[in-house]
Amino acid sequence: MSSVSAASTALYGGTSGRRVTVRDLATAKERHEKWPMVTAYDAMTAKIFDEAGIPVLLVGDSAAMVVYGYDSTLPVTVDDLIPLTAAVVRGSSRALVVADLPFASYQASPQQALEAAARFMKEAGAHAVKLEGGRRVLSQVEMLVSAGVPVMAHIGLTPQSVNVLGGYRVQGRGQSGDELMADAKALEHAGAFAVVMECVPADLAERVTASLSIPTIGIGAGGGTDAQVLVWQDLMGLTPRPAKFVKKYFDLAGEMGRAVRTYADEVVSGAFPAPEHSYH
Ligand SMILES: Nc1nc(=O)c2c([nH]1)NC[C@@H]1CN(c3ccc(C(=O)N[C@@H](CCC(=O)O)C(=O)O)cc3)CN21
Ligand SMILES: CC(C)C(=O)C(=O)O
Ligand SMILES: [Mg+2]
Repeated sequence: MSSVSAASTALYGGTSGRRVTVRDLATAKERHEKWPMVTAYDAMTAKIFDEAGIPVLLVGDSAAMVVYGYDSTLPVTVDDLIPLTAAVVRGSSRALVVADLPFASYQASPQQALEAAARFMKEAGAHAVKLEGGRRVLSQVEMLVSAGVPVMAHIGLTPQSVNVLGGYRVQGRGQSGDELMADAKALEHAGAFAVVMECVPADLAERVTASLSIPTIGIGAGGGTDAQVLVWQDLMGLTPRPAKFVKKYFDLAGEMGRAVRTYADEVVSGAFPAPEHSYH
């Protein structure tokens, strides 16, 4: 585990070679160990995050926006996401790989949810699935759990409902905080192994975290959750206008722009390729 940074825990960088399991995540909560999750959509970035000790990789339906160039997550399909998920599984060896069930692949019925989850597990090797919604998707969560599929829930800002929510905005302020708390408890009772809370007030996320025995994963939910998740293009500085909850850890867009301009200049000037890049 030499490539893992100093702040290592039993979970973050610590399962000595084998894949992280949902049971490891439950244990981490008991130990009050915080852990990081990032998205991944291809084998090479998955390998980098895996070797850095990230215990959970999410193949998000955010691929619709950051991979496929749509302006919402709605257009992406199971067929679009399966090859990306398979690549992330192939690129990783330690991380638990969670596949996001895309819009309209699970809402219709528990049977539809199991069919979609089964495709991610059989065709891509995903270890768990994530779906959006609270009490309205309980029958789906129960079906998946009874079939042996670990389910990560996702409440608060649920981007697949952007046309009902009226935009990507904070959820759970005031009265609706009680609804969010009730959703979280119902999802835990239905057997979800973790719950993502997106764009909710920090104090609410902290109260939900204290009320649940399963891990909570925050994105724009403050520092009181058990784990955090970010879209990797956001934290690496590839996203043009990231949300307020994003911290930019690198200027990848700037660095890549500089590098490709230098390459282009050297092709034009004849400086590249040099003799050492040529076969003799
Ligand atoms: N690159 C990327 N990162 C994400 O985190 C992400 C996606 N894509 N696609 C799917 C959803 C959409 N998400 C978003 C997108 C935008 C905001 C945003 O700009 N929010 C405003 C607050 C608006 C308000 O509350 O009025 C912000 O300024 O933070 C939030 C979440 C999160 N998810
Ligand atoms: C931002 C995370 C939670 C997500 O659902 C996604 O990347 O699709
Ligand atoms: Mg998603």
